[in-house]
Amino acid sequence: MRRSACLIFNPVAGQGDPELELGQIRAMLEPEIDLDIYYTTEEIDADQLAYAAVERGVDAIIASGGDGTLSAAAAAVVGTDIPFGIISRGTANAFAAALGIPDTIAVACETILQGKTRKVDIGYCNDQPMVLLAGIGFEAETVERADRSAKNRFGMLAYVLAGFQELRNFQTFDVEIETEDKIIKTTAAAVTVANAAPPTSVLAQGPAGIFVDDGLLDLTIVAPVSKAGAIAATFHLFQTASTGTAVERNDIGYLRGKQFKITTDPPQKVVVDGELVGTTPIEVRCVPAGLTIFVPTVEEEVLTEKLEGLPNLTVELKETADNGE
Ligand SMILES: Nc1ncnc2c1ncn2[C@@H]1O[C@H](COP(=O)(O)OP(=O)(O)OP(=O)(O)O)[C@@H](O)[C@H]1O
Repeated sequence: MRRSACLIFNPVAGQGDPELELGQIRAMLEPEIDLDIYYTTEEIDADQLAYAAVERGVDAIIASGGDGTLSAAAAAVVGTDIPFGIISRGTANAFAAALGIPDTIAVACETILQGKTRKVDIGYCNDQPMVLLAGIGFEAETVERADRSAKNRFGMLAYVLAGFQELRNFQTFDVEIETEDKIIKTTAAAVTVANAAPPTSVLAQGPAGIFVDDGLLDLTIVAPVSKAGAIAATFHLFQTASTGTAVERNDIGYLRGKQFKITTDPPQKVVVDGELVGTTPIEVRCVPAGLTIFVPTVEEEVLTEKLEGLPNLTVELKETADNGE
């Protein structure tokens, strides 16, 4: 039987020529898959189109655009078993990088044509689906700076430039992190909760690896006390991310868990999958195997927890703790 799919296409994502790109996608997929194509508009987002496609009972949903489009469309298929195809055409393409999906149109289409699927975890941040990560503090401020016109002019460099500008406003905040069995308090410049993260999301790279099918979220606390410390900590994270090792600096901590409740003083901006969504407090939880995607497999490793050395750290064991899980 011939396959069919709903293709959700953002015509303004990234810096390429959308007509050419759609032509390439159709030329590759249509010989084998009947495509029902929908464009996102300024008013109609990818999630609306994807929810409507789920209602119609489509066989598969393929989303093509930047991380915002992919993440929004993915939200609609959570818990449905409808396979989700990813064709990245954005600026950062963190979504594809984190899930190990090739970010060229040709190879992404090839992945969908091969038809191999796997289940991955999905997070919820205050009831909003989150495929990649929630960033509090530094990352959120950086994303806000790298606006559409900056991305059009500078592409990926817009995020790097925004990061450097943001360092000038270096600020820390008090944070309280409640897990299933602990309450952790410290002072931080950035707190990141990742379901999946590409190596370029350096602020998420405390642990030696972030796995998208382990049923757990990885939380990284970056807590430098000065701009120089922030640069050194970021560089260390960049290095450990490239080599796949865990961090060793006192101003970086990490832990894993199924859910985290995070409060900050003062309230901080929050970015979920690259889009600004509001401010703290947030509650983030993991839904194991909530999403079925067309993707190659990713290896799994065992991770540990490291909190010692963080400034003003208190860790209080909760009386109701269920350590046995
Ligand atoms: N036809 C359209 N015209 C104008 N804006 C659109 C249209 N379709 C989608 N959008 C907007 O595009 C944004 C999503 O962009 P997306 O994340 O796909 O691309 P990007 O910004 O190039 O990529 P990245 O997030 O990787 O930088 C949403 O804010 C959405 O409202």
